[in-house]
Amino acid sequence: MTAPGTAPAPASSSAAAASPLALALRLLRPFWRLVLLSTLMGTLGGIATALLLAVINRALRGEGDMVSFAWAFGGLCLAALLGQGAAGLGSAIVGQKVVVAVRRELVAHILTAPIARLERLRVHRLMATLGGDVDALSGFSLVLSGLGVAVAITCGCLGYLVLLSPPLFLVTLLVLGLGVGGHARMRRLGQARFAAARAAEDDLQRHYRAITEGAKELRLNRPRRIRLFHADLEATITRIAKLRLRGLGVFLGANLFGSLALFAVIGGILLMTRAAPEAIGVEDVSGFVLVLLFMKGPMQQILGALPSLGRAQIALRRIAELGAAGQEGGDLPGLAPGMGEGAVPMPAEITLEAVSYRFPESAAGPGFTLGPLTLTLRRGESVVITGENGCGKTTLIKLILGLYQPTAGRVLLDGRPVRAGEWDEYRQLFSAVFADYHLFDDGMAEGRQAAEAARLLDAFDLATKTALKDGRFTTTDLSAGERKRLALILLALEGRPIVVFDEWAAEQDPGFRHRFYHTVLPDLKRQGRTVIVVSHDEGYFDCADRRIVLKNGKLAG
Ligand SMILES: Nc1ncnc2c1ncn2[C@@H]1O[C@H](COP(=O)(O)OP(=O)(O)OP(=O)(O)O)[C@@H](O)[C@H]1O
Repeated sequence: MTAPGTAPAPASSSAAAASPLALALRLLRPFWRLVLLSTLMGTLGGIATALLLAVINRALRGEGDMVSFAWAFGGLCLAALLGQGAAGLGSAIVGQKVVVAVRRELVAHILTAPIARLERLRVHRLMATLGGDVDALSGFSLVLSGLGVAVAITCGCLGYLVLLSPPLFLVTLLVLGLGVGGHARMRRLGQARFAAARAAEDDLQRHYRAITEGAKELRLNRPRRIRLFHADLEATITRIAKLRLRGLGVFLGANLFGSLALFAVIGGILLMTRAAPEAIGVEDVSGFVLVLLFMKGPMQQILGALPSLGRAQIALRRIAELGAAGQEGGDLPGLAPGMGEGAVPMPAEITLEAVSYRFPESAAGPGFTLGPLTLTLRRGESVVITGENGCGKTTLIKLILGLYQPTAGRVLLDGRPVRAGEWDEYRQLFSAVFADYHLFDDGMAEGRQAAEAARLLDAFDLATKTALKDGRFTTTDLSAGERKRLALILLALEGRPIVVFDEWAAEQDPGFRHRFYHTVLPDLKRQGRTVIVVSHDEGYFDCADRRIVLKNGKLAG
């Protein structure tokens, strides 16, 4: 381990994404060459399409000879297809690369964001972003290629219209401008419906968690099951569908309005031609109408892609919000391959100096403050932390473990304060089995560690249930007490200098409970490790060197 203070990760621009636009630009920046190339190819395709229309128009007027028409037609067809194809492929690649970058970055954010922030965000909201928002972005990336080509063709056509007749172009621009303005207003309405539907997705994820994690309880409690099904799930699902439908309806109306503007231009120009045939050449008008009708396809493609763009914008906002969770030390701190594999030196002591930690009062609860308190944990000692339910024991160990950073006071490692950017290094000193622990079954080395694992499995009556094979346990489908014993074995194998148990013995039968306090803890201590145990087992408090009693968030006695 590098000593705290010497290994802060570099500061990063990705630490906090400010807005969806900033996020989109940042995501596109690494692929700017490809973006530029597809834009150029799209422009080439658009210009070739416009020229193709000019050639067709000339041919319809009977201008030019057959041979030059055939060459120009063939060459421009090829250029248009090539440009469109290359632009489509380029934007499809960029789209997928962006989705990969977003997925990677989101996962990295979750792995590195402060625990307190993740606890506030709640799992169901994280899942909604990891699933729905990334899917929305992915969906948009699929229409992106067609959209790019459609924009290029539309621009090429508009360019040709200017050449064909500047006055008619101005009229077209005016009417289309009105159409676009009206469309934008309606689109905002549709966007608001999509945003409301997205907010309801968070609720849906919460209900999904309830039906999967609470499956057993729901089988037992019919009224709750019926309530969850009808009042929560069905209602939320229907609400989302209604909001989406209303959003899509508005978008559809907006698109029809856009098409109406195009028809209005065509109708208006034809009427003007009839009214003043001498002022506007009939051939110009037929060319104009031909181009406008041709433009309708790409324009509708653009309008059709807007709902998808709308959802992607909302998704980007959510992703940016999650990104703003902040990290503890820069660009993907603590995620570089090979990091943290070295031996971790043992500190002589860790001191919490006048620390406090505050859960602010909120709609969800009255708030709670731990501390201010001062305590020192020394190398090789065993400490039991005890106190009534809700007095702050788990909060205290989260502070000791560096999972929460104190709202006031300092944590000192051998007398030196742990500074911002050093917490991830600091946390590598510890192994812990939390009350709500997750059992990871992999990452075991073979050889000496395998022999030690076999010995421990035997000692904890698990040798007949599971075994270490290819660096992971063959099964973790065990009883609650057995799983917790396996978690203890993993902790022992990790070899970290400080080990923390949050009410480990709660599920164990008297025999294992006795063995935990009288054999496991002394063994860990003999290895020179510091042992911290959160416990309500009064009969075993004497097994530890020292007892820390908490009362209402303060040290008692
Ligand atoms: N994430 C949180 N947000 C807001 N308040 C919290 C949060 N976690 C805990 N609290 C509050 O902080 C107080 C202390 O909680 P903590 O889990 O540290 O208690 P504890 O002593 O470990 O309790 P127990 O013996 O029941 O495990 C509780 O009153 C709880 O309501």
